[in-house]
Amino acid sequence: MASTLPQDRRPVVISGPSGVGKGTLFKRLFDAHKDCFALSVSHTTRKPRAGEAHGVDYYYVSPEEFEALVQADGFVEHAKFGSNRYGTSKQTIADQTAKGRVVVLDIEMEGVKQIKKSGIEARYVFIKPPSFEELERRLRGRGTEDEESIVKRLNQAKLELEYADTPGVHDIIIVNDDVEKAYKKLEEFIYKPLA
Ligand SMILES: Nc1ncnc2c1ncn2[C@@H]1O[C@H](COP(=O)(O)OP(=O)(O)OP(=O)(O)O)[C@@H](O)[C@H]1O
Repeated sequence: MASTLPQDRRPVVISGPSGVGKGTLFKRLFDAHKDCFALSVSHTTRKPRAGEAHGVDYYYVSPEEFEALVQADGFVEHAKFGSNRYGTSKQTIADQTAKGRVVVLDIEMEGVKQIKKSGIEARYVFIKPPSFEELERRLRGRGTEDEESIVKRLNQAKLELEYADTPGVHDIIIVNDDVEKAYKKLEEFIYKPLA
């Protein structure tokens, strides 16, 4: 498919359990359609890790700056994980949209609920593993997580999969079995012509 923008310019919210392959799928989308999409960069109060850059991986802010943005209703969604706060700012989405890009949000379940509540226009994609066992295999196979983190992510995955079973939450549920097929479904959904 050519490097054209989809007709439907609403932000695309991609969620699904950790390790299911969200990052793999949206990276393919960005590579296949240069300059059409922008991954929304979140704000966080956590410190940058080696190799991470401000404005690329996250916008790193102080707890005070984060709280000020919350008070100013500057986030479409925000959450706390451990002792750190994370959020997607309205300004970030507006800036990317103004550049003519379709914004892709990689967000976990609580964030999805908040965005849905906010009334913001968006499309919702859920990426599902072929099975729970396969999800665990991928998470372990990626080699980025210690045992505690794997257990935490798998427990969270159960909740995410349950939520995704609620009718009407997502516009499409894509099973990421064969990555090629899953990608085609994602691309087809995003590029579906407006009725
Ligand atoms: N269809 C697939 N079949 C087999 N392996 C896959 C498939 N899709 C992705 N993977 C592999 O599964 C692992 C997890 O994928 P990825 O990092 O994209 O997940 P993620 O959903 O973005 O996770 P997180 O939310 O933790 O960032 C990676 O090692 C990736 O190469």
